[in-house]
Amino acid sequence: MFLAVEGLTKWFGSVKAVRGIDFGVARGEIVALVGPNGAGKTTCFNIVAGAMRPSAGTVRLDGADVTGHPPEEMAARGLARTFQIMRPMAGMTVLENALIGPLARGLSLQDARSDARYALERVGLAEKADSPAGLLTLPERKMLELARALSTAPRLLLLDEVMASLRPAEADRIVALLQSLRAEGLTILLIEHVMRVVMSLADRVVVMHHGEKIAEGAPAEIAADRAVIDNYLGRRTAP
Ligand SMILES: Nc1ncnc2c1ncn2[C@@H]1O[C@H](COP(=O)(O)OP(=O)(O)OP(=O)(O)O)[C@@H](O)[C@H]1O
Repeated sequence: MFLAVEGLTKWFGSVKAVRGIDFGVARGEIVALVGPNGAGKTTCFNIVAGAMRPSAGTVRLDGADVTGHPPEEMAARGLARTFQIMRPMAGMTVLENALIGPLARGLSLQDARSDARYALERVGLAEKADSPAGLLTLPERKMLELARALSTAPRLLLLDEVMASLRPAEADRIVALLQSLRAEGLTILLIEHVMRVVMSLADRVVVMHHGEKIAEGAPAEIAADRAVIDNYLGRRTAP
């Protein structure tokens, strides 16, 4: 597994938010982490990205034990993430926003510009490169958030609910982009509530509930799993 998480556990005071979770993502695979609010998905992301230390358990990336290593090191090892709450620098241009990551990696301005422009092209924002980021529409802000992640040429991309609030056609554009990135070898772990997207995009789905993994399998298996339907899908699709 390119990313392997074992026995991951996180206490917040007396709250056990993540309870000994195991999961992995193979190179070039797309794995979706699903589950109701408060299941522990974002906490797992934060730990994998180095933003938070686990109370117990290990995170391995490309064979190396990276448990508790800081976000800068995880980024240097090829991890990039998007955030649920996007905060583009509104007063800066789209291109300047996309330059932050490559410059932080220590690239020269010329190389950083070329990586940033490439990332903007991939997400279809090249024509807006010189517009202030504050003027972007919501779907465009999502694309900029993706471009910011892609601008560092990651090997592992963590996506936190990128499809939220998008219309189906806009979500489909992101699905197509992620599929082409995966075809080029990118490994993707995503938290996603939009089941239509999970079903069409994920190779494998990991279902969390109350900090535990309650199911794991191909999307079709998960959709037919009684425990998942009772704990999650059933509730979400109920009138
Ligand atoms: N920094 C924190 N301090 C205290 N409790 C926290 C903290 N972060 C998360 N929690 C708690 O841990 C549990 C898991 O939260 P987490 O955000 O990981 O869930 P989630 O599955 O990502 O939910 P959502 O879909 O709403 O983002 C919740 O009970 C939450 O209240």
